[in-house]
Amino acid sequence: MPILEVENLSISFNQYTTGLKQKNIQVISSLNVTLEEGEILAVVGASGSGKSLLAHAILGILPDNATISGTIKYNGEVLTNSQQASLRGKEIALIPQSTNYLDPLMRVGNQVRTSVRTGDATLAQRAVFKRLHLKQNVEKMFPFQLSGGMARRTLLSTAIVSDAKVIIADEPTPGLDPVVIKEALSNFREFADNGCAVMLITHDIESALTIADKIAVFYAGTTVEVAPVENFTGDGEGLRHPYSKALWRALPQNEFIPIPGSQPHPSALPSGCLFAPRCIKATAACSQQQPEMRELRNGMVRCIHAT
Ligand SMILES: Nc1ncnc2c1ncn2[C@@H]1O[C@H](COP(=O)(O)OP(=O)(O)OP(=O)(O)O)[C@@H](O)[C@H]1O
Ligand code: NI
Repeated sequence: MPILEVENLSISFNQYTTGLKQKNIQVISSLNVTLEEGEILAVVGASGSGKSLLAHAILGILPDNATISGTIKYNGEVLTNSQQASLRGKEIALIPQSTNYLDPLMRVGNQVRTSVRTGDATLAQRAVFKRLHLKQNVEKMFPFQLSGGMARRTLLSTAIVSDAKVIIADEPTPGLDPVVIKEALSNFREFADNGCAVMLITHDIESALTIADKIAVFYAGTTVEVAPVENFTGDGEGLRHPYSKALWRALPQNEFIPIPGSQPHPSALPSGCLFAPRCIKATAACSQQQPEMRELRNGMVRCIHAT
C-alpha cells in the first residue's frame, strides 16, 4: 500500500479580474501521484507546472482562494483538513521552496530543536548542523543573519531531525555548494532506506537521478509520466511521453535540443492533451479529451500514442 496517494487532484483559484468580476483559473488538473515506503520520488517539470501547489495541497496549506477536488490518502486513509494539520511537521515534513518560512523572531538552533520529538533536542540539532557543515555558532543566529545557503541548510535540518514518515522537499538545494548537496541528498536516501518516503521536487534532474527511484514529470498542472529512474538514459528511448523525452534531451549533458513553443498559461489551457500543441506525435484525437494516466512498461503515461 502506498504511504501517500494523490488521486485526480484538481486545484483552481478564484481571481478578481476587472472590478468585481471573478475568474476561476484551473492550475492543476486530474493529477495522480503515489509514494511508496522506502522510495524517493523526484518531481520535475517546468516552472509553473504545479509542483509546489501539489506539495501545499498535501500539507493542507493552500491559500484561501483555492478550490480543491480529488483525494489525498495517507496510509490508505483519505486525509481531512484537521488530519493534515495534525500530521504537518510531525509525520509529514515540508522543506519549503522559500527560506521565508523560517520564523524571523526565533534563533535558528531553537527552530530546529522544536522539530525533535524524541531524545535530546540540542544534541540532535548540533549533529545535523555538523553534517550539513553549519558551524556551531549558527545555532544562536536569527534568520536575517544567515546567508541564503545557511537558511536553506537550516530548513533541511528541520526536516531531517523530525521523525517524519514522509519528507516533501520543494527545491531544497539551489545555491548550495556541491558537497552540501551531496550530503543532503544522501540524507534523503538514508531516510527512505529506513522505510520512510521522500518527494523531491527539483529542477536539478541530474542530481535527482543519482538518488531517486522514480521520476514524475509534470506539465501544465498535471502528470504526464511516471518512470523508473533507469529510463533516463541514452537518448531517452525508454521514456514514454514525448514531453519527458524532450525534457531529457534538452539537458546540457545530452544533445541540449530545446523544443519550440512554451508551456500554456493556466488561463489558456488547450482542450484535450495539454501537450498536444507542441507535440510532434499529435493527431486530431489528441485534442478531443485529456488522456487518462495509464500503465505502460513498468511506468505510467498520459498519452494515447505512447507505446
Ligand atoms: N495563489 C495563487 N493564485 C493564483 N495562481 C497561483 C497561485 N499560486 C500558484 N499559482 C499558479 O499556479 C501555477 C503552478 O504554480 P507552482 O508554484 O505550483 O509551480 P511550480 O511548478 O512549483 O514552479 P517553480 O518551479 O517555479 O517553483 C502557476 O501558474 C502559478 O502562477
Ligand atoms: Ni515551486
